[in-house]
Amino acid sequence: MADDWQNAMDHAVALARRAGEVVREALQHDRKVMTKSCSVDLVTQTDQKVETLIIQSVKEKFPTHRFIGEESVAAGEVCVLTDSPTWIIDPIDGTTNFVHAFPFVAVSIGFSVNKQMQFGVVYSCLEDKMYTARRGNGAFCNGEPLQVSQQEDVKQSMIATEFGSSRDPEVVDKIFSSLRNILCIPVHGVRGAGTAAVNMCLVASGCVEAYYEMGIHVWDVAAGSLIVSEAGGVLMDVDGGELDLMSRRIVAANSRTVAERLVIEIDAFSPPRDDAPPLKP
Ligand SMILES: O=P(O)(O)OC[C@@]1(O)O[C@H](CO)[C@@H](O)[C@@H]1O
Ligand SMILES: [Mg+2]
Ligand SMILES: [Mg+2]
Repeated sequence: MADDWQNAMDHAVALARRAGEVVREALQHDRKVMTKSCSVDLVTQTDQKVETLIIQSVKEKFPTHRFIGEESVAAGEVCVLTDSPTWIIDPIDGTTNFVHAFPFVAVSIGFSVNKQMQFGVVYSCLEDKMYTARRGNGAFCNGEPLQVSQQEDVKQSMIATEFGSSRDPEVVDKIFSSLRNILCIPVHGVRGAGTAAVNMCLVASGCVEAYYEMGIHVWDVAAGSLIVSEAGGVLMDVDGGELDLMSRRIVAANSRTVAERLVIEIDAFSPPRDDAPPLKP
């Protein structure tokens, strides 16, 4: 079975690269912007085209595999993680960046079996950085091994996070109170690339000590979670418990020490789970 997963991973890398070409080409033209759950939850035809490209190609090669894809779920597919081999796809992580040509846009492809990530591929396509990780085999960027930062003093740390796409004042208050608490630890700085997948690769690369966010989805972080852990990092829930990929909350850090220090300062909230049954009309 191990070889099967390696074949699948090689295919994921090739598809991420092809998807990246589509994204770069689309940036040369006007981008028609549509919205999903609210006016700041953006989607473009390129998101949909890239997801279709990836899923069709995987279906031809691995007909029994299942999928959780951001745009398929938006179109009504169920979002449930089973024990079956499952491709977890964010065709463009950082659609808002893509729309504004802000230069961090990633294709994220994770692969899970028995609800455990087996490989993760994040292609930061405007930087041409291909991040990969295979369970037990380490994490890499363009073939070079990745290692998280060794800095365990949170006061000497840089933290990544995002503001999210909710404009519900209660949610925004929680995001700002967490940010305020963390800034005032004090930490060296807070940054955000505008994509969860790239933020997690920055943790894996040792450029930031940690990334946390509430409101992300499984497709934003599935691939990145393995890239962080294979680079020596730790993952947990924002309440310090075990990471649950469907819970829409994550802390990814270089060490348990930094992660647990951040958890004290995070004003946690629980967005509706990715696998929650749809609300009845
Ligand atoms: O809809 P997209 O672009 O696939 O992803 C959403 C997202 O970019 O928004 C968040 C910013 O709040 C990121 O952390 C997350 O990855
Ligand atoms: Mg995303
Ligand atoms: Mg997306």
